[in-house]
Amino acid sequence: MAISVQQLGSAIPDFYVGFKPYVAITKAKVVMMLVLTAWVGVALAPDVGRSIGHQLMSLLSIGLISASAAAINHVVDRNRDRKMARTRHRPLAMQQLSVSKALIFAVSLAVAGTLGLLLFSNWLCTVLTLLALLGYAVVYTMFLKHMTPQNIVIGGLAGALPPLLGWVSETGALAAEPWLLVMIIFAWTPPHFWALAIAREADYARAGIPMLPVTHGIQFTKLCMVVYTLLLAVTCVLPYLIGMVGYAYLVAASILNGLFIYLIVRLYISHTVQQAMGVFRFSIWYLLLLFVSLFVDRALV
Ligand code: HEM
Ligand SMILES: CC(C)=CCC/C(C)=C/CC/C(C)=C/COP(=O)(O)OP(=O)(O)O
Repeated sequence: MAISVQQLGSAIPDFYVGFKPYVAITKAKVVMMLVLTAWVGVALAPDVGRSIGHQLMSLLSIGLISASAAAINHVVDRNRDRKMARTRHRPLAMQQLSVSKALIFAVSLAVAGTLGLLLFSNWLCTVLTLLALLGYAVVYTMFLKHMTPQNIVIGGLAGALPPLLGWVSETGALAAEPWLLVMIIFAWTPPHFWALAIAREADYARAGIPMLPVTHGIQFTKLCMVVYTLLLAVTCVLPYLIGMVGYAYLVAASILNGLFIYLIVRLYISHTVQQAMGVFRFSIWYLLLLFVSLFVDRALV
């Protein structure tokens, strides 16, 4: 059957409109950042002679499994998302996408990612990546998030794992070095998220989610952010101290940590929540630039 140009023209936007909710539930920007941190794990691992094709397929697979975890998070949280201004427009909260379609999509992503890792990487990387999926989609989303204000500290481990996943995708074995990068993201997560939670405290309180600003107040949360940011700055020096990276990284990390500490201390003493969203946005640039500096540093060696 012949398809006219007009029919084809109207089918493309229809296809795009139909696909948009699926893209939205993958938390694509977060997944891109996760893949970047995994890529740094690949770049810093010892050269074992793997092809670029295998490396890229491994990273794509880690991205697919992360996107699957994000999609499951949207399914599990759909009712709570409806109660929060920030999340009420999400496809599952708005019932633009059915639970069954979202689940089929999430399982397809996870299966594709698992096969990709088994084919192009190794079983240890596959198991660890699936554990990260379970850590985020099940342990954090289904339990911790609704049980304890330490939810994001403990659950943060899943999101911090990609540098280790990238390293293991290369070598097939665990090592101390990538754990330092995991520790950096682990210490970064509380100031990253609590900045947003301070700005959206009323939203979380309305949805009955026990985030730290809701249960322990904004000033105590800011104090915890100061502590984690100082811990983050110390952790950032460790890769340099063990000779894993060089001066270029150290200079970039020092500037970024100086700025982060300045912004967090300013937020702490301001007694307002106005600057919280600024800190949240900075935290994303911080992680992006820190991990890019690891690449640059490696390229200079
Ligand atoms: C338990 C750990 C984490 C929590 C609770 C958390 C929470 C959040 C929240 C609530 C947002 C706002 C999303 C929105 O506006 O709808 C966000 C944004 C973001 N997060 Fe996190 N995050 C965590 C870990 C991470 C990790 C490990 C990374 C990357 C390595 C990351 C990267 C990002 C990025 C890039 C954004 C901006 C997304 C955008 O602009 O669409 N987050 N995070
Ligand atoms: C395989 C692997 C590496 C898995 C990690 C998966 C992943 C997507 C981690 C990101 C963490 C994140 C965005 C948490 C926010 O969840 P939230 O429910 O608190 O935020 P929300 O209210 O915006 O949904």
